[in-house]
Amino acid sequence: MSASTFPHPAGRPGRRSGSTSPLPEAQPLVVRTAALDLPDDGLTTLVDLLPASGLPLRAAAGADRAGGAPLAWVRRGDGIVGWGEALRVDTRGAERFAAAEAAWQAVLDRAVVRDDVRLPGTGPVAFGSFAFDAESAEGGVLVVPRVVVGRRGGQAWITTISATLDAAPTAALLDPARREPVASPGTVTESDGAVDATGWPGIVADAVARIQAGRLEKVVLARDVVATAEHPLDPRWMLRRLARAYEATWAFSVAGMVGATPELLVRSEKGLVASRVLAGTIRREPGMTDDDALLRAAHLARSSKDLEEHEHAVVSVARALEPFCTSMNVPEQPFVLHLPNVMHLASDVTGVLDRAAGTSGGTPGGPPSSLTLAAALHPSAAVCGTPTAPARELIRELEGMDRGRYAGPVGWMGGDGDGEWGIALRSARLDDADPHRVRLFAGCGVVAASDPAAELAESEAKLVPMRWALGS
Ligand SMILES: C=C(O[C@H]1C=CC=C(C(=O)O)[C@@H]1O)C(=O)O
Repeated sequence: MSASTFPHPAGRPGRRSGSTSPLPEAQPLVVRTAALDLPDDGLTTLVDLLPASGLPLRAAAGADRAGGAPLAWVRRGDGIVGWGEALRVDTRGAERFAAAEAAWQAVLDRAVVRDDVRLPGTGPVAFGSFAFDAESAEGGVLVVPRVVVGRRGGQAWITTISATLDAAPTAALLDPARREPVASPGTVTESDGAVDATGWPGIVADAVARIQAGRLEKVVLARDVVATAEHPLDPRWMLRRLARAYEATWAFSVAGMVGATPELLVRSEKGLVASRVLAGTIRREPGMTDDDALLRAAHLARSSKDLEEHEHAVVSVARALEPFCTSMNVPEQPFVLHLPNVMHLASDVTGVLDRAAGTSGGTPGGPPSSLTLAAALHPSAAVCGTPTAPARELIRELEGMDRGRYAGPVGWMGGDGDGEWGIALRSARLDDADPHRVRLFAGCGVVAASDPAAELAESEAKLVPMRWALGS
């Protein structure tokens, strides 16, 4: 296990201590949440408040205080956004979830909290993003912002998190004069990722042959594309476009991962747990009429190849959740989720959490946190395969790339352990070294009946949201 925390007390923004100690002896974090009168500007109400792009060279009014990349987890105008870094935890390897959880718990143990709103997402909040593969160079990241603004239904709030009492949670922190203008990426060009589009169907064909030979039942193979923008990339630009166009998804930005995922790995809230499982896809062409879309949806709902892909994913989620629940509801039939670019077979699995199924300080007992649940569910067969271990091995062997945090859990967690974790799909990784570059990802479930050319076309359809996000 390795974890390092990087405290940024007020007045020393942006400097990493580089300490590898699990937790520094630090002052307690002071967390204060107050109700906020937030005018409703629709789907982008929250993301429009983000003050800065996070690009290091573009300090503007308020950006010096904001620091760090924009943080967001929003859907249909609700959710949370955050900025600044009160604390950052970087973890690595197979213990990346447990190490992050332990670090978060240690922060909470010494936090001083005043929460006048008491809703999911108020009080202490950490945003997180974790690598798909334990062997990835990326590991996991938890970021505790300095400022969080949230909205749920008609109720909005603001939270400040700081080692001091200097930042009061008031609307003054949202002064538009503190915001850098949101910048367009300008012209965007694309180049091949690890494997070019002509080579990828051959990899899929190889996987189909292994499945037909009985080595495994399903594997999810992904590819990446590199996009280079004329101007430095501003995650807020992408978030706004995604939040508007992909309403049914969770638009996110966490430590350089930006996307709009339709797949919820797990939400835990007051003893209830839910997971939206997706697998099985049909494309939706631009300009397609609603009648044509319904015909396609009907085709998807009857496709034995897609139903098989879906069944694997549902079974993997249900099995992983079962030990944490006293009761569960696993739908017998999927429904069809309509998105602007694709339609998916979808199942909403729900359950009642066993209040003694978690661990507290390493000993059994207490409800499991949302991050514990996400770690147990990851990797589901929606992004890895069945059985899990051979599928992961095949991904390592065939894909020819490090997925990084694509297809890993992304989301947030509160002080009570409740939270929401999606799977980082329809997403991109901003290049830490070059603000003009970004890697876009898409993957497809492969079973014995898969057609490599059709999977390539499906992967193109799954790249549409991030290409749209980079558009103007
Ligand atoms: C792996 C991805 O999608 C997964 C989620 C929904 C449908 C999928 C499919 O039909 O293949 C994939 O399992 C991706 O978008 O990169």
